[in-house]
Amino acid sequence: MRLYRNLVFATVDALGEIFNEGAYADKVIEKTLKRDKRWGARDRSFIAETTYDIVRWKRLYSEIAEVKAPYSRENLFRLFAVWATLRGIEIPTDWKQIEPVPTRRIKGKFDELSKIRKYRESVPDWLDEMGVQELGEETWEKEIHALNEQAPVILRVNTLKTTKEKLQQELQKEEIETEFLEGYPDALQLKERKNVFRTEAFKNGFFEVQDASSQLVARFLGVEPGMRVVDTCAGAGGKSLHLAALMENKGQLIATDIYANKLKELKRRARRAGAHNIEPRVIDSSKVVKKLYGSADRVLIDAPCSGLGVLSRNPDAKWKLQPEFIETIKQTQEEILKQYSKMVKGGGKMVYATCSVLPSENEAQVKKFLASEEGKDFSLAKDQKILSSETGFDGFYMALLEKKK
Ligand SMILES: C[S@@+](CC[C@H](N)C(=O)[O-])C[C@H]1O[C@@H](n2cnc3c(N)ncnc32)[C@H](O)[C@@H]1O
Repeated sequence: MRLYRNLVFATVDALGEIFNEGAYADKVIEKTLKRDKRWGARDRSFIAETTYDIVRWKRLYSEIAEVKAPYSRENLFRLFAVWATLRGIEIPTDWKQIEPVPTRRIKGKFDELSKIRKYRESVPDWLDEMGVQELGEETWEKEIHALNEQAPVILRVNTLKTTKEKLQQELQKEEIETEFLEGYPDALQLKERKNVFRTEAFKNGFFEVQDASSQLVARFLGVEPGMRVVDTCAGAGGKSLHLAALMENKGQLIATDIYANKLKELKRRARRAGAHNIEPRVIDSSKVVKKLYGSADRVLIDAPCSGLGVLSRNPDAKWKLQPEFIETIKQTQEEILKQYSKMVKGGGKMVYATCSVLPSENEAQVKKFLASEEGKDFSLAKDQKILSSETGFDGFYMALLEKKK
């Protein structure tokens, strides 16, 4: 692989913003890619993938390069040199920003540090300890390894507008090859990474990008056309759009969230998808929730969580997450379950889901809810724990709870 100076410099600039200014990797990359209109698809993917890679391996590479935060520009170039060396990529010797690369020392340190999990898998001490405590040594080891793999690109066909077969053909015309995924009725997996957002098929609302595990959640709720459904933590609407498609645009789908800007994005996506039965409502007071008590056939709680199941797509969460945040979010989950479950009518059903692999955010929350006053009329119909190490997709959890008639 030949390295291009301007692409490497852009990558190093992006890393500086992410590591030193606490900026979000996806936002920084989005901004960086706009810097030069002449960059083609390969250039853009070099910047995005290299930045994500170095973010993912930040601890390991910092240890190898013997550098620490805040990272000077020189040190960021050192991290880049580690990335390149471990991939067998040569750095041109006339690049004066990068000092001569000690190839043998880098490889030697890599071998030595790879014996210790927290370095090998590049995670903070607290996270490694929490992972072992929650999942046990063996499962955590496999899970964090899988979560460090680059996530595949999965599409969810929008059945309000097309079919999986037709979408596959449409994408083929735009030189995007896909395959079906057994066990995921609405999914198409890209055979090769490409920017799908520029396709006509996307502009026409024929698909959304949505991980395969996440695509199982809406189906778990067992919605039917004509029902009254509440998606309580709808965000920008990934699952609302899927629910609307499963409801064939018939019935009422109320999508709530505490953030108006997320619901605004949901509206935009719903328009593109041709989803007409979604009614966004901002939760700006407890009245909004109370008004819905006892009224829904189905309620989805896609709860805010640690996001530890989606580290493959969001590696900088390893550095931004704090154990205190996880404790606080667990309290929110408990509270949300108690309050929003009141929206379910007698005989109705509810799904509690997270994109976390920690039992304390998943099974333990459901157990606690069922033992509480608010949960006394509910029973657990089924639950599913999805590990990235077992499926190759995001880590998720979902529980289907039924309310007495
Ligand atoms: C896991 S995300 C939802 C993702 C979304 N359902 C999707 O499929 O794209 C959790 C969402 O819960 C929202 N949230 C956080 N606290 C909340 C609360 N108390 N009530 C409702 N929503 C909340 C967050 O703003 C966030 O959008």
